[in-house]
Amino acid sequence: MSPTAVSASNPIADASTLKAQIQANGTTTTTKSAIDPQVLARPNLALWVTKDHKIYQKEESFPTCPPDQCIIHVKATGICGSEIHFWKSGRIGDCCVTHDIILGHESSGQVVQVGENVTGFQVGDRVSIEPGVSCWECEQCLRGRYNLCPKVVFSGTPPSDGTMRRFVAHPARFLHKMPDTMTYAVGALIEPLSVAYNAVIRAAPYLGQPVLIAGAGPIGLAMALCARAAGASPICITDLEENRLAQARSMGFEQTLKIDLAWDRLETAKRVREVMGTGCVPSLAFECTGAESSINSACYALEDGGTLLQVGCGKPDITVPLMSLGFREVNIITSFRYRLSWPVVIRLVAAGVFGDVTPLITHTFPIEKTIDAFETCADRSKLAIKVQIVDE
Ligand SMILES: NC(=O)c1ccc[n+]([C@@H]2O[C@H](COP(=O)([O-])OP(=O)(O)OC[C@H]3O[C@@H](n4cnc5c(N)ncnc54)[C@H](O)[C@@H]3O)[C@@H](O)[C@H]2O)c1
Ligand SMILES: OC[C@H](O)C(O)[C@@H](O)CO
Repeated sequence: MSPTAVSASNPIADASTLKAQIQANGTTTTTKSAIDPQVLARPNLALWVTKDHKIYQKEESFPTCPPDQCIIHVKATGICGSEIHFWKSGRIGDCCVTHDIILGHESSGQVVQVGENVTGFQVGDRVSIEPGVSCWECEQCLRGRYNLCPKVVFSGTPPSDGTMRRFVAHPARFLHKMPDTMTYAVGALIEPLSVAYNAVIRAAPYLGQPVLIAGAGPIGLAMALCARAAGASPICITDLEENRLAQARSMGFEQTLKIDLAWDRLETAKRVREVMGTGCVPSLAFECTGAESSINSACYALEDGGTLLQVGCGKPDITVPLMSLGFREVNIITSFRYRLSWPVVIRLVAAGVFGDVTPLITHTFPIEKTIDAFETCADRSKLAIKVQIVDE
């Protein structure tokens, strides 16, 4: 079906049925700019993953709008490595795909309907979606560490459905307006940049601090942009893949090291220090691979008294030289998702503080080609970094 074709199963085929739908949902709407009824009539294509490692696209009905939520026409969504894990392995750690769910948590879009209790949003607003909907009642939420909420409903993470669909309802509290100058593609990068921002806030690099970034995937590269903006210098980036390091260099990170897995951790650590330059030893490492060998190498590359900031996710049990780290007073800090990051990251991106973030996006597919987008993302020979799905 063409993107603009009217679907028989979509109840919103023109402006009058939209009005009827809104009334039926018990919601009100304020019109900032009218949404083209042809757009609302498009099929609500969603990308599903099954517990037996299949992905498929299926049209679902137009969402109803709960009173505290808005309906978003999703205009851009990035594919995250975690989605490839849910597809190929059916799990990340203890989080398992037990039934078919809709994937997606890196999205931006336009408000097309506003719930009756919502203030501060209008139809037509351009928003970036914060995917972790926390309860705001538990101890962690009340303390402000809402990324640790045990009852969080995280888009596209089992058992919750995600944003990889044309139209999705999302709580207004977790929608963030984007400036008119920000494209939807960049609005969908606020999520991975928020992961990096949270890690930078946790580690607090100082001006001129030598930093190692292990892994040049989307998270490692976002990390590099954030660490540089926070003053880290020099920055050495490692990866197994030359194309990812070439991307890092094209973004201005000249000190890169292609890792050979035949090197032991001491050899890798020595080479990291060599690449950083004379007299420069990393005192902070952002580990963005989750690979045991990379974590170990980072531990040995760090100067005594340094800090390992673990961002990458890997096996549930990973061996690190804890006693050796203890004798050297090396700190280990973890960082999980993000909190209170969207407004500031949107502001920093809009102000150009990170430089150009768009080189992170290497491939773009229309929503109808979402399966192709996933296959491209999973196939390392395609040299993708961030693959996005868009719907104009
Ligand atoms: N802490 C969080 O909140 C959070 C949020 C999002 C993602 N993550 C995790 O961050 C990690 C990075 O995400 P991504 O999307 O960039 O993944 P990715 O798989 O695209 O990138 C990881 C990179 O690490 C490289 N790599 C693997 N083993 C290596 C080694 N031994 N030495 C050097 N490089 C090595 C790979 O070649 C790849 O380029 C993943 O583990 C992901 O699960 C964590
Ligand atoms: O950026 C957020 C991460 O991708 C998620 O935590 C994911 O790994 C599982 O939900």
